[in-house]
Amino acid sequence: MSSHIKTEILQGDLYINGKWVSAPDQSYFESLNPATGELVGICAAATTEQVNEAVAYANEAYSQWKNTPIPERAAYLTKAAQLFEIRKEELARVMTMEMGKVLPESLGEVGVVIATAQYMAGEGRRLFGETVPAGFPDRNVRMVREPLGVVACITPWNFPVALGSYKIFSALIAGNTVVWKPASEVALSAKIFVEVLDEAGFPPGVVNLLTGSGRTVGQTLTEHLDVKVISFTGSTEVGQKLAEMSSKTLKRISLELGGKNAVIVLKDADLDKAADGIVKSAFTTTGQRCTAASRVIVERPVKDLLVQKVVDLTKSMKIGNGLEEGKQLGPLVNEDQLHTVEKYVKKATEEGGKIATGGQRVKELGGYYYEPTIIENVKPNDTIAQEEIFGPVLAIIEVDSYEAAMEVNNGTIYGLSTSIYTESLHYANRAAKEAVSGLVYINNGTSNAEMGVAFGGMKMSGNGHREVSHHAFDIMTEWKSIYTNY
Ligand SMILES: NC(=O)c1ccc[n+]([C@@H]2O[C@H](COP(=O)([O-])OP(=O)(O)OC[C@H]3O[C@@H](n4cnc5c(N)ncnc54)[C@H](O)[C@@H]3O)[C@@H](O)[C@H]2O)c1
Repeated sequence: MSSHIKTEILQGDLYINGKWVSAPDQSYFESLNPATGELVGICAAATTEQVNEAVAYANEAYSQWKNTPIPERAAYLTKAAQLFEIRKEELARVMTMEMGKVLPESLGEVGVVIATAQYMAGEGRRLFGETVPAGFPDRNVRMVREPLGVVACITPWNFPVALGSYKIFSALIAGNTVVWKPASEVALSAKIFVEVLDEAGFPPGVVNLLTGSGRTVGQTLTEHLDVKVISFTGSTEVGQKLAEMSSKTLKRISLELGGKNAVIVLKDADLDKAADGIVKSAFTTTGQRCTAASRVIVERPVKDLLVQKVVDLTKSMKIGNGLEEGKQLGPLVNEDQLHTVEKYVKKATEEGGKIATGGQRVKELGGYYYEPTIIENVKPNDTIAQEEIFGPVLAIIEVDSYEAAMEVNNGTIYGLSTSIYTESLHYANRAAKEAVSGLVYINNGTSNAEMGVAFGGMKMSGNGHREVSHHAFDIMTEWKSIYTNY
């Protein structure tokens, strides 16, 4: 392994009812650095009993927390935002060590956590109800938003803390209590996140952290009668399982799932801007983003020139350990993900794809590095044009018209993000209307969410819920209608 940046071995415990507790049978799993193979630390694997205990404490804490005035709840979030600022560098470094994204990206992610805490602290003041004209004399009718109870947040490894912050802060400001199950790959990042919340002084039981196996922790939470909401971000496959399991208790489930996002490039587009947007959205986070561009759908007359520009930019990217300055592309998260990428690239060439650049592991770096890869001659129904790869692999598909491009764009099971590059107002507006995806970008890559703007996907990319904005309260609250005869 090439880069040996020495660190102390960290330990992650569970956080239940305001206390750090170890796994009772001392069962700890390892967190490994995908850039070096070194041990970053060890983390407690929660037992079923501990999951039940955490839910019981969260349920107990709920009766107080839901009656805590919103400005007071907001004050805890504001305090947390200040404390995250102090631990920003430390948290970002641990994220980079655990899952490989380059340090500037990790720092940016902690920035998102801070912005989310501040945003939700403010948004709490706007948890408005409605008054409705009454149908009878001497009566008023109003509707109020009420919290639901214990919210279980289950998150993936690719955004170790930002996705937790979307869920946890919207749940808390609305008056719910939280049990968080982060992905095992990033359990130590989650631990630091919760240490900050602990220091911010949230009352015991309001926030709980359970690390460990998705099967044990995730399943127990999903089937638990006292868990009222499952807020999940992850793969479509696991999301489907959770939806099935949670149906037994009829709990609310919010699913943010996979994507197969495309950049459409029409022949009138500014190709330099398009190439820049494509490379950034295809290879940032080593392609391991739900909104990563994994298909380019380009009009035939500009295909060669566009591919040339995209390949040139891709070849200039600096691959390496994300803790080293100037690196733009880190390793894949683990060996499984590396093998998945290798398998897809092989399949693509078997199906007729032609590698324009990349297509190999970066063996000399050790770690789980894979070259950013561009594959031409891809047909719309080829495997790499249909399935989510979650790695630095971009398929180029040629078409003869805007209409054909949109048909290809919409021709997958996913519907998270669509981008189009064009100078035409006509086609830009048609794309905004015709793309079946929760996010549409015009003259911008596929991956660029802003605070306060609803985030989520259509079709198999989600089940219709939206995070980040005030629409998150449609997940975290339910309506109560009150009739008063006076
Ligand atoms: N739409 C979005 O907002 C968004 C954002 C980021 C990532 N993602 C998706 O996440 C996926 C990558 O992340 P991942 O590999 O961590 O996803 P994953 O679905 O494998 O795991 C997500 C979480 O679910 C847990 N889990 C796994 N199996 C479980 C089970 N049987 N029961 C309960 N919980 C279980 C995991 O431990 C983890 O915490 C990609 O598909 C990506 O598109 C979506």
